[in-house]
Amino acid sequence: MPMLADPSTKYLPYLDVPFPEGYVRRWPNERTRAAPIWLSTDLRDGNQALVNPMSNATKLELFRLLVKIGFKQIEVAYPASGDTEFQFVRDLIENNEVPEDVALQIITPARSDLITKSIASLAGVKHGIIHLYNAVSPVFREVVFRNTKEQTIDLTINAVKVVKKLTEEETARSGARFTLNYCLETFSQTEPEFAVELGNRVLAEWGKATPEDKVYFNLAATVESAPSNQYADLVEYFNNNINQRDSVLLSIHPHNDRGTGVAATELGLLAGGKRVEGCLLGNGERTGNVDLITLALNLYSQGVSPGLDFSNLPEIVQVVCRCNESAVPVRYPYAGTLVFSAFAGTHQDAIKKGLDAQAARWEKVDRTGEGKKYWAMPYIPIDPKDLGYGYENLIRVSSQSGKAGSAYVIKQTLQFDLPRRMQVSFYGIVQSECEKTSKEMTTSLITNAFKQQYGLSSKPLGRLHLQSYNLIPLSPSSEPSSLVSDEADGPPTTPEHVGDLVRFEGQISVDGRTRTITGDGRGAQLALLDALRSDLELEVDVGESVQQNLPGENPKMATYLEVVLPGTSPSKSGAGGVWGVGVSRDSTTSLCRAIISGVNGLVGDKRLPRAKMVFTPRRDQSAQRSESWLREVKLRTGHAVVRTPEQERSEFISVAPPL
Ligand SMILES: CC(=O)SCCNC(=O)CCNC(=O)[C@H](O)C(C)(C)COP(=O)(O)OP(=O)(O)OC[C@H]1O[C@@H](n2cnc3c(N)ncnc32)[C@H](O)[C@@H]1OP(=O)(O)O
Ligand SMILES: CC(C)C(=O)C(=O)O
Repeated sequence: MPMLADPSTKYLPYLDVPFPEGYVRRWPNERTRAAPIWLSTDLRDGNQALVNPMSNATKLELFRLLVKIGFKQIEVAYPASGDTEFQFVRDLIENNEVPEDVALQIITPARSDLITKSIASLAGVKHGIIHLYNAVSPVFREVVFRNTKEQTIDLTINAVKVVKKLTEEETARSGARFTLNYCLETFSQTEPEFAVELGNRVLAEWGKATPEDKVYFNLAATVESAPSNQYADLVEYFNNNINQRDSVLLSIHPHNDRGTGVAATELGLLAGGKRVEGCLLGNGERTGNVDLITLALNLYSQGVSPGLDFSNLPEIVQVVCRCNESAVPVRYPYAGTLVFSAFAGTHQDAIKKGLDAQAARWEKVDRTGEGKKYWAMPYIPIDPKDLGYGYENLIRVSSQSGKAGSAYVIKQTLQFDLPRRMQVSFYGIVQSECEKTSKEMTTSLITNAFKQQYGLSSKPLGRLHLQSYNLIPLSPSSEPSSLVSDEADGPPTTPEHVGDLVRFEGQISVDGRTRTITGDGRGAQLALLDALRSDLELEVDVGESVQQNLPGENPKMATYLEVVLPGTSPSKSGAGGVWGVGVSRDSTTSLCRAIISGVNGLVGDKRLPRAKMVFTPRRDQSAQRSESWLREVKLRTGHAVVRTPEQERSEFISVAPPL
């Protein structure tokens, strides 16, 4: 049968709550400033909804977890359902599983034989809560019980009488304390006036409610069948009209049929509810009971302590899912595996910036003692670390991701804080890989791509590999002395050479063959570029260049720089040059390595048609001075001749100081 063109012929809308004319609702102006009493019904409402209800051993495991989380009221069984459930309650009590401050709740229908059995299960309990229930809405009265309103009240009152008598007897025997939790099952579909009338009759029959020893009324949304604001209205109406208000506590028991169980609960609390009955991860009949984890963490994210500890949420989720033989959808609030992961580029960019900015803000608070370490993070409403997650999955990279995603992964895994334009450049590499495979780029794929691209893997792919080098100061005032660095990363002995005239002499393997290259210039960078130009006919320049201290036990220096073809100006977007990375304990070595890393990228790049690495034996060193060297010499000596390169070389030879 297709869906109806006019569903009003089949479905009735919810009714208005009979507030007096002009009544102004209080709940829209309220705020929840303290946690409610939490009642976990995982072992009852949750259990009765399972394909395979839990064994008592599994229930015990879950009970212990609930205690560990901090629940002080736990509904443990429907003891009248059979010996297994009955025995579970007995075992908890007899084996001293119940901490002093935890109350055991059991549920019973309003039938005297079943009430008797249920209360018997609690013999010896310290604090027992008797959850007495019967459905009271019109359809249940008419169809299930075939009762009038009066008969419904009689059924309820007779049951209350039995509960009162049996609990008083048990109290006389053992000193046990009992609380009545009377559930108006299907409250949310019941005429509000009738619900109040019934509640008042229960209160009168119980006859001993006090502010210290309240009667609980469970206002169950057994089936969620209207918007959350209507549920809040119903709770506020009951709250306004029930007698002995100080001696009554309103308990909220929402289900999630419309997908708004959490909202209904939050509004129900604003309307006067002080207790919430639900299950971890929203297990329960049909679409489930309300999820207590979501509720608790919603409060927490507002700065209100829930009084429940979800510091290790992943482990809790794992235990609950095992016990319930269920799974959590990946997008499930707080507990889903993807809720703290951003794939989309602009989200990643904002999160990465947010983390950096927050680290700076918090560091300032630590340093100055002023302000507070508030959480203010784009897209992430709660700190995943509070719940036992790390930040490693915050950003995951797919074809929908941007530069910040890959950059974040690299920073998290390798500590490299890439300059913005390099992020753009590396993103291009990741993006094309992603589009090739149409799959997520995992952390290991991204880090491997990074190491390969920039020659940081154990077997770097590039054609050039710097094995060792000497930097020889050429300043006339200083004695030539050799500053040596090699791949072994010796102590950082090399001073910063920018500005000083130096000679670079390096052992470099080119396609597996070791070559010696030599070049001169002001500082290591120009000298190395000169050597590449002179001896390998690689004519390149360095564009943007950034160095970063890598903290850790063995602090190192990372250099990120852009190798460009002479005369090209890299665009802001990162296009143009090829980036290289060098790492060393010594900044000059990291610089040299970064140049070679970038050159390797450029050599493999189609944009370098003229680049070829020559393998001819080295020409006469003195005849091979490059233009840059000549320029340096001219600067130093005052010679300012403009000649052809050949002429310049002759000029140079005549003025060059002895090496
Ligand atoms: C909304 C909720 O979650 S309520 C909790 C529901 N949980 C469970 O039912 C789990 C445990 N239940 C059981 O094991 C069984 O239902 C038992 C042992 C309690 C009762 O079993 P049975 O005697 O076979 O009854 P059955 O399960 O068919 O229940 C329906 C009967 O109980 C009556 N009934 C239903 N709810 C109630 C109630 N709260 N109070 C009194 N009677 C009730 C029905 O009107 C019906 O009576 P009828 O047979 O005279 O027409
Ligand atoms: C019996 C009550 C508490 C119930 O489980 C419900 O209404 O969903």
